[in-house]
Amino acid sequence: MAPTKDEVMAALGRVAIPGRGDLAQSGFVRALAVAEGTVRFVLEAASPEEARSLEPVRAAAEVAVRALPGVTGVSIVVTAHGPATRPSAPPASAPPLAAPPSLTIGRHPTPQAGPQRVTGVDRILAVGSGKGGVGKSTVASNLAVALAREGRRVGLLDADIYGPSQPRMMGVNKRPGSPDGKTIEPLRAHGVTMMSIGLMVDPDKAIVWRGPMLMGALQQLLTQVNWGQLDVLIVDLPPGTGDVQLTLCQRTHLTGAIVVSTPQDVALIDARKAIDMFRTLHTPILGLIENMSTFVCPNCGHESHVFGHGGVEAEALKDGIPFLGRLPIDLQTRISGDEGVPVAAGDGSMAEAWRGIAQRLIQGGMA
Ligand SMILES: Nc1ncnc2c1ncn2[C@@H]1O[C@H](COP(=O)(O)OP(=O)(O)OP(=O)(O)O)[C@@H](O)[C@H]1O
Repeated sequence: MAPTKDEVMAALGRVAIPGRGDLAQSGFVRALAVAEGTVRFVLEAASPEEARSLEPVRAAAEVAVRALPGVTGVSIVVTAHGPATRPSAPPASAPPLAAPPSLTIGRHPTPQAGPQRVTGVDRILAVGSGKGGVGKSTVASNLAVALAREGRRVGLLDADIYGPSQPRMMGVNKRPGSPDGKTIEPLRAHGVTMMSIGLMVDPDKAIVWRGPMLMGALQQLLTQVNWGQLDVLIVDLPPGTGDVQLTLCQRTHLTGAIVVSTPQDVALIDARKAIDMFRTLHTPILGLIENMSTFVCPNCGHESHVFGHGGVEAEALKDGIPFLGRLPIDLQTRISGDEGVPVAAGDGSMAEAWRGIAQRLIQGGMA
């Protein structure tokens, strides 16, 4: 099984930085993500010189993380604040830096007075999770489609900059156009207006941007995309509590956040951190969703609680947060997501479950 982020951080705690203690507590580590055995993070240095001096630390960190059980791949990128000059010959082991995408997405943020509204958009709902892989993007796409089927004007912004999955889940792969070279025309799928950073960059290249670039890209996706008139814009956040979440909560008038978790303890621990982050940033938490809560064998009907049972509802009760519903592990949900037609777009019990959650949000005035 892949290691948890805490286990990765513990390994990084064993990597010494001469004169500065260890890597875990150095403050260099940003955007740590573990997905299907691959560990990715950024070492963000204060200057290009410092970034170059971190190369031996990067190499040692790679060895330490690769030694963890369950790790199949490691990607560590060193970036710097300030104008970085590329070394003339990057080390062979260094992953390539992503070229800034065209259409001017990926720039530093422009100053703004305070949290702003997105023109034409009545409500913005962020869908977040503490841990990766718990089904946050699945929830965002199905919720968007279910709300659109209820007659709402819905937008879906895939802000999961490090792992944009909405193009695949919504079945779109066309590059958005920009007739005037300033605004970006979003795409439409299953009744939803959508935009993803994944549509603007080479899908086979990892996006390697440091904090300010991420913030600038998010700001552009909110303000430069021609969203039109929307009742609700759903924002699929990256997992965790990083720069994108901070930027969205602090710079945008959010209606609130929905937090997705599985009932598993390691997921709940991280979900609590996400809840705590939204509270600290004064973003209302509109509800928790328990995903992968149970598995019913299609052959014998036996029900198993693969990731535990009831943990998310208990957490919601304890924290006084609405519990929006639980969704089982469902083969059709996975297949539909992979095929680009969210299960909420079809018929059957899962589409019904999504309809129920969508109606609850509409009745509550949240969508
Ligand atoms: N209820 C479910 N039943 C079956 N498969 C599911 C369910 N929810 C999500 N999945 C599958 O699990 C995988 C991970 O889901 P998803 O990409 O939505 O998670 P995530 O939390 O957004 O991940 P990431 O952290 O990478 O952004 C996908 O293949 C998805 O189809």
